[in-house]
Amino acid sequence: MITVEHLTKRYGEYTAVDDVSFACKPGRVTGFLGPNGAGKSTTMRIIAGLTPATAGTATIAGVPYRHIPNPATQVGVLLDASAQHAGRTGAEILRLSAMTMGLDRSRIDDVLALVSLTPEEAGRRVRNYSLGMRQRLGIANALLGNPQILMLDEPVNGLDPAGIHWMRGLLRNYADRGGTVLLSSHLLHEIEIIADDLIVIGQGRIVAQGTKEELLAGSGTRVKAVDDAALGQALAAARIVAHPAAGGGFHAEAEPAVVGHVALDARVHLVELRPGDNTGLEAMFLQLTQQTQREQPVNQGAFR
Ligand SMILES: Nc1ncnc2c1ncn2[C@@H]1O[C@H](COP(=O)(O)OP(=O)(O)OP(=O)(O)O)[C@@H](O)[C@H]1O
Repeated sequence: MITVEHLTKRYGEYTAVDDVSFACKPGRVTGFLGPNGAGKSTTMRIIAGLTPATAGTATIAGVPYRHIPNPATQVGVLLDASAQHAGRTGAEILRLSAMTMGLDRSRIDDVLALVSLTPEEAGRRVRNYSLGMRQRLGIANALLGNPQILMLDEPVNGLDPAGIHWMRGLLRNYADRGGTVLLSSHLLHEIEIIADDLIVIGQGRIVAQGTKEELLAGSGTRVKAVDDAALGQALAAARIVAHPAAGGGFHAEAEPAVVGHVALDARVHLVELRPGDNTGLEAMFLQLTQQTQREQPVNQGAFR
């Protein structure tokens, strides 16, 4: 279990992490989502004992990372897949880690097989690895000590669709066997598929957290009518915020049952009524981080 309580990190006047609290539970994959610069890496670096917190605590099974004896056998960490020594081969990197942890060399073959790196690939120098291969090597390194907890910063970065599918299977299996997984990403769709629990962060602050089902329950409704204008009026009269959707109809900010009821009362003939799953987490993510997004809505006029 990873427990973060009232964690704050300031760099001079700048607050990178602002009173952040969450817990990652065994058997669950927790997704840590946020736009660039939101504070994900900083939080993970504090958990891994690499950056001191200004205030608050981060513990693993109740103990700060730096106080865990042989920590890599308790927590597997991948913070920056490109940080590995480029002149060494993948196998050399794993051998060094195994020696540091006091592990049997046979474990190296096990983890290489787990991440689907062939012996030939493991024999190549890391400078010749693709980004996806570096991620796989980083995950192999994190898994080497057979830890109960995995913490991965942007692990799907650089993986192709097959690689993402593989990663999903690996993490699911790991959590199903009782492991705790914390992974960060700004790739919303991948997190939506992989994670059980979600923590959404923007400008250092948590803006939402809960199970994926809880958070997606608020993802609104896709609704379309024979007469969209009449539907729009009915929704407006019921004070339901509705955005015109591509292909006609609306994305309404209310549950399908509520939207359906409004349409029925107004005798509007619907042709589509379903949870807003198309936009899913992305709509929630954009909505929740609206105030904290670096990007402002594009002003179309700027391109004319
Ligand atoms: N050593 C440092 N000194 C000053 N500011 C820092 C330092 N490290 C991080 N920051 C700032 O803290 C903020 C959070 O950075 P962080 O890397 O944690 O974000 P992130 O959510 O991981 O972003 P990304 O998705 O882009 O990796 C950023 O504004 C960053 O510039």
